Amino acid sequence: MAVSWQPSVLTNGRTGPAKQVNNNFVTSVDLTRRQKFHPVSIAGTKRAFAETDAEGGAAQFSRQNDTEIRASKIVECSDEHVEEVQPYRPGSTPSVTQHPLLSLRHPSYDLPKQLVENFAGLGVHVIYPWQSSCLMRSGVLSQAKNLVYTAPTGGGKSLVADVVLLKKVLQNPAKKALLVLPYVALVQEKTKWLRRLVEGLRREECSEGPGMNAQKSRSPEITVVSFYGGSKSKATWSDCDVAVCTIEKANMLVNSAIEEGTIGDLGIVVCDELHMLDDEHRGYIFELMLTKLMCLQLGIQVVGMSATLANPEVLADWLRAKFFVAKYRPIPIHEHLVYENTIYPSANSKEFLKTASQLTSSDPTQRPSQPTRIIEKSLYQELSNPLTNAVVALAAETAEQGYGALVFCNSRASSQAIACLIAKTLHHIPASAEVTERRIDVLASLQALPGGFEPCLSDTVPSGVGFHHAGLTIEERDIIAEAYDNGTLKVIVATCSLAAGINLPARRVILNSARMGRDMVGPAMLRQMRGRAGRKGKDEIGETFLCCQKIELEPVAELLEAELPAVMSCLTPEKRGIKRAILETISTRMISTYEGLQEYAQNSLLWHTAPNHKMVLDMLDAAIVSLLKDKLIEVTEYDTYAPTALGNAIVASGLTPEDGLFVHADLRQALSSFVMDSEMHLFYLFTPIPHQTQSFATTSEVAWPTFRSLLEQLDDPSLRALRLIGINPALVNQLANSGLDNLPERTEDELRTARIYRRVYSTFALRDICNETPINTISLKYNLPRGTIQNLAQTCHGFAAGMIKFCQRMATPISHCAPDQSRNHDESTIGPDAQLIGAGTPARPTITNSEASGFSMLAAVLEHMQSRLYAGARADLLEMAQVTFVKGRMARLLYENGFKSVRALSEADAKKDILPIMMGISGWKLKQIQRDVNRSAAEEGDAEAGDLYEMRKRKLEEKLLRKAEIMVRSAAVIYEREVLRTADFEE
Ligand SMILES: Nc1ncnc2c1ncn2[C@@H]1O[C@H](COP(=O)(O)OP(=O)(O)OP(=O)(O)O)[C@@H](O)[C@H]1O
Repeated sequence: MAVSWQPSVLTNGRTGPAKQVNNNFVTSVDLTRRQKFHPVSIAGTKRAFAETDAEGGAAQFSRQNDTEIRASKIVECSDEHVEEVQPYRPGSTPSVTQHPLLSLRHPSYDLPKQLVENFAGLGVHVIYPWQSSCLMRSGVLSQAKNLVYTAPTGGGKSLVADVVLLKKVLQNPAKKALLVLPYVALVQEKTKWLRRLVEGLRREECSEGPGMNAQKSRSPEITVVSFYGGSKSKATWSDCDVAVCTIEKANMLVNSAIEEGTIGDLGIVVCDELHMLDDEHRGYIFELMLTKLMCLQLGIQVVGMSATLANPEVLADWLRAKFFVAKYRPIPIHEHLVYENTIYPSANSKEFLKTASQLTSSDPTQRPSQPTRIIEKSLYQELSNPLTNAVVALAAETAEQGYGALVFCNSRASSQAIACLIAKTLHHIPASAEVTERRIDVLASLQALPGGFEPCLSDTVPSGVGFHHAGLTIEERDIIAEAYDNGTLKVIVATCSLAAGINLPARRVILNSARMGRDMVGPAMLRQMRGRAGRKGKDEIGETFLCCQKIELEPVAELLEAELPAVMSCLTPEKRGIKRAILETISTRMISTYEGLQEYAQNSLLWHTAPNHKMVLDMLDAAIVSLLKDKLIEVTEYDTYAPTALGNAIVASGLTPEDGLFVHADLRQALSSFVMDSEMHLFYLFTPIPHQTQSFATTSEVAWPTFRSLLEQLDDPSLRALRLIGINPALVNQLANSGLDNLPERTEDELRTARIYRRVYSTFALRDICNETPINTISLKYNLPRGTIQNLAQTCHGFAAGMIKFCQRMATPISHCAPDQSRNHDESTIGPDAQLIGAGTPARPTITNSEASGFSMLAAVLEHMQSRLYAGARADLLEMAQVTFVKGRMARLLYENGFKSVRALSEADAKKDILPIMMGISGWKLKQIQRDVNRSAAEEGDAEAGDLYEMRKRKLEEKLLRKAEIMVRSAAVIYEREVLRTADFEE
């Protein structure tokens, strides 16, 4: 269904007679004026049966048109079971007069006035008692004592870390801070927050200390920089005071600081979401990084926090930290179980378990606890399933009352379907003129996205509903999240990724079953989702509704009862092993002796959680032997361990040893026979190894018929390149005909072959991205969501940078320092009696000169390709693609319209020259607007459709003009910089 901007003719007796106003255009403003609409608190507010009866109840509604259905009413059961909801009362928090330490101005905190004012400006006037107690734990603020703490979601953990981190940076001007977060969205959000917090703050004067010279040349203001894969920021470690990073970037920064000898500049490392240590894919890098810091013993303060840590004491023991557990949640949450259209209270999981077992029990003496509210059954076909009916009714009720609801679904498809249903039920609810305008803006922003947008959003956004999942592009997700955050949208239906990745609070969190895909979510994820309910500053209470089917009652109850799993090391042999860890420490020259490596192992979480230490030492020995065998490390003439050029390149590029070896084989092959007359070989080298892209081209997602037709369309040189890489078109043809999904992956060789085929499949998509094919077209071609394609492009950015580093390192000869000359941190352990596994192993022949120069050439070629990858454009457009908003297709269109250089663009008139080109690109959007308007005019007999079209067209123009002006300004800046650079060069 397409968007209909005028909120269709009323069908509900409450707001106006159905279809009686034909030919009279009714705007949402008119509706808002007519309607008596008083938002009240939802929970604990009874709605009389009489009201429902007067309107005939849901059962009596008949369908008026396809766009509208009515959400079922939710009615109270009886007076005695009405849930008493105690809203948050600010008075219940102790005052500063009673507890002076609740003010950040208190001398014990010794914080600059400006920082305290900045906190107040962001809504923090008084801190919570637990925050104060945690900060006042001895040594936390003053003597760099490490700290591990937990508090419920929304409990205010970040404030404690912010205070400790900023105090460290402000009072130790030579020191830097690392703040590590697991998701890019969180990194971006936190960077913005910290930048606001440090406004107007200056580092204290200081004349001594390492790194001071570098610091002095910089401004005394605090610089906060974010680092994450795919970020286009050119900032470096030395430019910043606070680096906000993803886990991988943080580990790479620490590695290079150790290697360069600047690790002493690091004063504090804050790790948010510390429970991620448990995550086999990414979390184990947390452990590598923290183990190095523990081992270095340089007094770097480590602060770790999480809402879901079952064993904080173990982690505190490992990190030699104080630990603090807070249970405080400023906004109380009221939890409910919803089953068969009935809402039961479940104040805690025990009560839920009781309710659940009573509901499923065949024992008549087991009477279920009394429900509080009943959701009326629906006669609409779409709402016949009680689970869907409940979810839709609860979400619609929240939105109707003017609050925000977050609905979690188990899949992308179901989140879209549920969003459409909720939108249909909210279709008749008028929004204010201002909100309507804002929703128009949201749609215009979506329509202006170069990567296109999910058309289904046109159906939901006008009713104040959005959806959010990884199939959408980042830009779509950002627009939806922002619109929800500022109240333009009232409901977001999301997959679980939203709970972990973005900080969006809601009055109500509604779980449409507790599954992610087919599996039950884990207890930690469940907490994250439910913890989104009721945020300080936004809501007075929070409510969660876990809606489930009968067959799910028991597993859901078990899930709620389940203890959070203890956070364990991922360095065990069944998970990631210890090989990468050992290679990193040797490659960064942090450790070069066996004793040093043993000490490293003793500083790992693995050591603290392993059932016996001998097992860890055996693992260490096995890892050393394996690294020697793979020629990633070698034994030097001084009987120490040193990295080979390959080991060094692997660590510098952020790869695992296994991926590094895979990539190395490909690169060596490229060096020996590179297919120069096609770009396919280069694109392949830039394509991330399949498991890195996770969702793109995993085994099951290679569509062999598509693969075959892609091969058929290739020119000879490209096909030659692929054959050289290892692709056999006959095998692809065979797989396409057989309908089989997978290549066998039983042996090492089979694994490698399967990886190559999957990687080449992704290469085709990457080639399309670089050749300016619109993301929509690529998405259709591979039958994959646009978000997945975009994710591939982004992963490629990080991977490409890694490949370039890899080649550069392979081109740099490695020298082995004698023990007394090295910058090792373990010098003291090197002695004549030092035990050395693998001693006597012949050293790997050093890399030959011709190989080194080959890698150097490859690095240069890859660097050129990297710019194309960033720009998403062909080589002839690279210059233009430096300009803000000028990427891929836009660069091509400008070029074709005569703007062939940055200079030409800088001299353009945004309105006269650029806007028409942009409107040309947006032609399909105008057509879509016209279609929508025509359709609603036909349906509603709307005489003023022409005005509506003009209004939406004007909006689009305004938006595009703003973009065009930014483009011209950006081109002028780039051109000026270029002129200055040339002038410098000529002088
Ligand atoms: N003392 C305080 N006074 C007022 N608002 C506060 C206070 N402490 C924190 N907040 C606000 O409460 C909200 C939640 O805080 P925060 O993000 O730190 O929670 P959290 O414990 O880190 O939650 P999560 O586990 O979800 O990340 C934020 O908007 C924050 O600004």
